[in-house]
Amino acid sequence: MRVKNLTVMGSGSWGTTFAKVLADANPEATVTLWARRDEVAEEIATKHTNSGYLGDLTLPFNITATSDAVAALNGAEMVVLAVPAQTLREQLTQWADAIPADAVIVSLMKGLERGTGLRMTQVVQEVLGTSDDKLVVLSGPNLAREIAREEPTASVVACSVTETADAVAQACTAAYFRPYTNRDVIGAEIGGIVKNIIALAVGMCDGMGMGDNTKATVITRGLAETTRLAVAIGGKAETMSGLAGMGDLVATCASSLSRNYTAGRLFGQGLSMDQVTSKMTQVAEGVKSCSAVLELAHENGVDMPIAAAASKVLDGSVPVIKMPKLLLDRDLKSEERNQ
Ligand SMILES: NC(=O)C1=CN([C@@H]2O[C@H](COP(=O)(O)OP(=O)(O)OC[C@H]3O[C@@H](n4cnc5c(N)ncnc54)[C@H](O)[C@@H]3O)[C@@H](O)[C@H]2O)C=CC1
Ligand SMILES: O=C(CO)COP(=O)(O)O
Repeated sequence: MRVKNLTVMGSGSWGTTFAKVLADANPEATVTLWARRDEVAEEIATKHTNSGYLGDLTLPFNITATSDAVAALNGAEMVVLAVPAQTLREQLTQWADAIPADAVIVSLMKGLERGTGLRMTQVVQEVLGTSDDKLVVLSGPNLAREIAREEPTASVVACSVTETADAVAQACTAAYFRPYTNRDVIGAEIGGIVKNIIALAVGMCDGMGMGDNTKATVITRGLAETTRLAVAIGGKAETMSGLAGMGDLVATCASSLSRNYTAGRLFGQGLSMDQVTSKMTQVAEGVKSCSAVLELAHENGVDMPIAAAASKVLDGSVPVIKMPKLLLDRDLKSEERNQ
């Protein structure tokens, strides 16, 4: 995709880092970042830093920033969405008239809407009426800070229409960032949503002092329940073995850079929801998506014991110390046929 105007809505950790990827991939293009706060837009536009999220990292000079959403969206050929999942509907409703009708919409978000159980691309379709050929998900093992440092990373660009996926992949290929295409939008989104919840559960176990056997067990069985959900709602099992499934799950569950893993650790150390929330300055999507994921699973007859156990810790109905018992006191099952 030969693009001149790319816009990223959301100047947090990932929005800013992905703007850098786009700017590095398209040195001739202008990448416009929309920031909610005037001072963040001002800092990015004048100092080429976003110190609140990325320290002293200097951003490419073809990134510009504004807190005026209409100005940010003017003439955009590609609109990248990078706000917390639960705020997307409200934001999009405000932006709808300013989003060019022919723009490709790319979602970076890894949350499920509470109350509706909709994935982010479904929210986009409801609010903007975007057709499938213009709707893309980018998801994978993409810890923003590592990509900002230009450490080699791969990701998945998913769109049901191959040509669009190819074009977006082209537009975000940088020396340190390699996208693979996939037509499985549902699988790519579910992989990103559920791994946050599994990372919360792994963090809880780590916070309680458990070791690597426990971690490997929760990761592996977490992937099994993620796959069950993805397949039940129309995603592909193969996607779960790829970057947007296993890849992201491993990166998130292994990394202290992950906000979900970190929040889980704090719960594991016995902190309450209020105490954890007060320590978090960035979004940990799994905390809010967990109940919505369980509702979606229930509607589709899918068993998700790890997410269910994490949810009980999150809502305070079970003390974290009792979580392992919830996972172990279950009927024995065969590992075959992904039960
Ligand atoms: N940080 C990462 O490494 C990655 C994050 N993601 C996903 O990208 C999405 C965005 O994450 P981050 O940029 O990391 O989050 P963040 O917490 O760093 O930044 C969120 C951005 O949204 C803005 N925001 C906060 N509340 C808002 C509201 N009520 N209305 C509008 N804007 C609001 C903030 O000002 C900030 O600019 C999430 O869904 C996350 O799961 C995906 C891959 C990697
Ligand atoms: O999605 C991510 C890595 O791929 C980032 O994970 P956290 O949101 O838990 O930081």
